[in-house]
Parts: sequence; structure tokens; C-alpha cells
Amino acid sequence: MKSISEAYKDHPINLHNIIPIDFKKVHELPESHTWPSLDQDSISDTSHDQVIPIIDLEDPNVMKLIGHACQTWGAFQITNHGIPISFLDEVESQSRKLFTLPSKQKLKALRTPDSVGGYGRPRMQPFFPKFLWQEGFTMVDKSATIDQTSKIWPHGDHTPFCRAMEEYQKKLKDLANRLLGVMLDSLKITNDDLRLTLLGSSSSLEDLKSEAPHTALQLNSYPACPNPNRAMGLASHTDTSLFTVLYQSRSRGLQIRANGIGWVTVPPVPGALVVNIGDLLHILTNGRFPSAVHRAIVNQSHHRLSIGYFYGPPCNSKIAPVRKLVDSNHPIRYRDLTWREYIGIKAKHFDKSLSFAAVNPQIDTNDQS
Ligand SMILES: C=C1C[C@]23C[C@H]1CC[C@H]2[C@@]12CCC[C@@](C)(C(=O)O1)[C@H]2[C@@H]3C(=O)O
Ligand SMILES: O=C(O)CCC(=O)C(=O)O
Ligand SMILES: [Fe+2]
Repeated sequence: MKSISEAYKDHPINLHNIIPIDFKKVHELPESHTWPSLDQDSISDTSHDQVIPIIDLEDPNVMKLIGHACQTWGAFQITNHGIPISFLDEVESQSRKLFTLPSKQKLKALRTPDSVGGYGRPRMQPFFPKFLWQEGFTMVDKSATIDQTSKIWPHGDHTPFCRAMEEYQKKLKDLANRLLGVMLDSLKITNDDLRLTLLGSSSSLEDLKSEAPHTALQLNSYPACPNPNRAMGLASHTDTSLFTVLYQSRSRGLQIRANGIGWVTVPPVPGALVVNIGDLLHILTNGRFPSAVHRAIVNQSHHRLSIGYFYGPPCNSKIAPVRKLVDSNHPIRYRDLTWREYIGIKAKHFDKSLSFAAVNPQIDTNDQS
């Protein structure tokens, strides 16, 4: 299979859930985009000093720190990761160039109902009765991205955008491979332990890292909003990846839901990247690394961008709880499945998906609620 775009083909989305509104023309929050007030969301953010860990990747203790963050929060920020802030600025500015174009231009790269790549509303939109205050551009397949962006910017003007996105994905792939290694080391998981799971046709983790990871790059745009208290950027969700590396630039908006605490804002740290655990690593670790429930809220004063890199194994390789993590105190919670199968489950059941992958759905019902 070429890429995850194939896996999404079987789960088409209705056009009205794809075409974003023209945010520039909207000066009042439309009823169609009005959510219950955020104030009624019992849990606020600023009253807590809780902040997800900020980890220096060069710290000699990095394995312990990351292992601990993954078990307790399912998310952390990293600094000293080797990607220069000047390059992050460049990627952000190329993304901004796309979203500030007139709606008519962006619609030239509109996703089709059965494709995952291109411009449009977030994939999760059909699960909500109200529209999200968000537009996105998704890249899964290089040639499709070139095709779409050259429709937006003819005469070769798409080149700087594509070059920056390509380069970014290369750098992120190396970084994500490195992070996966550290995460697995922290649980003492070896190549042999992975033989029955994850590796698929690859014979070693190194093999898997060099050719196979399947990834997606998602640019999120949240225009300034006339009534941010009643709007939602991306509603509460977990990602369908092993983990996601997110650049939220310099503006706040990302919140993580912490057990017993509530929504915690992830403060932007210049040059840092946020890592959050996705459902596939949750399954692979038998719930030891819980996938992070998170959302993005919007603001009235500026146009916020974020850039997510979704990192996963090849679509057809098996995901199953690593047997080493299963014992009488930690009985097996999830059955074996492929990413492709899980995409199907997620397309149908969204936030209930983990319980549909559970060995015992009666017990495993509250993963995300
Ligand atoms: C590889 C992925 C992961 C996707 C689908 C596809 C490309 C776009 C990703 C997102 C990005 C926005 C949140 C989310 C929930 C959504 O709606 O689209 C993500 C989804 C997932 O994590 O399931
Ligand atoms: O914009 C953000 O901070 C969150 C984005 C996100 O959760 C996603 O792209 O999956
Ligand atoms: Fe997300």
C-alpha cells in the first residue's frame, strides 16, 4: 500500500463537512459555529500551576524524563531537538501564506470526499453538530501535495512552500524515529519484543525507521474569532498515530486534559515542540502510555497556526500490546489490529474507538471520557 491515503478511501466524508466557510467575510459568530460557552466547561486552565513537562533532549536523564511524562501526562514539550527556530519560523510563514489567500484560491486544493490530503475542514467534523472554527491543509502524499499546491500557485510559485514542507517532514521523521527509540527504551522494549507486533515485514526497528513509517503533516489554521468563548478550534480528541509532534508557534490554544485536574493549557515555549501520545502507542503499550486527550481553543485577536506531524507504522503492520508489558497485574487490554483497521474503527466510532479495540469493552469503556 502506498500510503495512509489508501486506508482513508473507504471512509468518505460528505462535502458540507469538507468546505470551510470564508472566515474573512464573517464578523459575527454564526449559529452554525456556536458551541456551549467554554465557561460552563466546569474545568478551567489558569487556576492550576500544572504544566506538562518541558524536557531538554540533551539532558543525560532524557529517557527517564520522557518515560515518566508519557506515563503520567501522555504529553510533553521538547527543547534542544536540533530543529532551528529560524526553520520553524520559515515553515510557519509558508503555512500562513497559504491560509491568508482568498477562499477561492484555497478551494482549488479542496479535498475530495474520499481523500485525506488537501484543504478543508478537519476530518473529525462529522462527529459534531456544530462547525469547528478551523481550516486545515493535510499532506500525506508528496505528488498529491505538489499537484494541489500548483493549482493554488501556478507558474512554479508553489516551490518554496513544497520545499519547506518536504524539508520539515525529513527533519521530523529523524526526530520522531529518535523519540520512538527513547520511548521504547524507557519501557525496556527491545527489537525481539517488537517482533510479534509493530515490525510487520521489517526485520528490525532500524529497518522500520528507515523505510516504513507512515506519516501525515497537518497545517491547522484558526482565524481570529469574534466570540472565542462560544467557538471551538478542534474539539476534544486523541490522535490516531503512535505519537504526534506539534509546533504551536508562539500562540496559546492547545489544551491537554489531565485526570483529576481538567483542561491544562500548554504554554508556548519559543522553539519548543509538543509531543503527544496517540492511540496506536496506547494500544502497543497496553495503556501504559495513555493517548492524550486534547483540544484547541481560539482567540479574538490573532490568527493562530499549528503544525502537526502524525507519526505511525506502516498501515498494514500489526499493532498489538507488547507481551512484555502484559502480566497478571496488567492483563491484556487490546486485541491485535492494523493501523488500517484502526482507521476504520476511528472513522466510525471516533472517541469510543479504543474501547472498540479492547479485549473487554465492558471494562475498557472510559479511556477517553
Ligand atoms: C493521519 C491522520 C490523523 C488525522 C487524520 C489523518 C490526517 C489528519 C489528522 C487530523 C488532524 C486534526 C485532528 C484529527 C483528529 C483530524 O480530524 O484530522 C487528526 C486525525 C487523527 O488523528 O485521527
Ligand atoms: O492546534 C493545536 O494546538 C492542536 C492541533 C491538534 O490537536 C491536531 O492537529 O491534531
Ligand atoms: Fe490532535
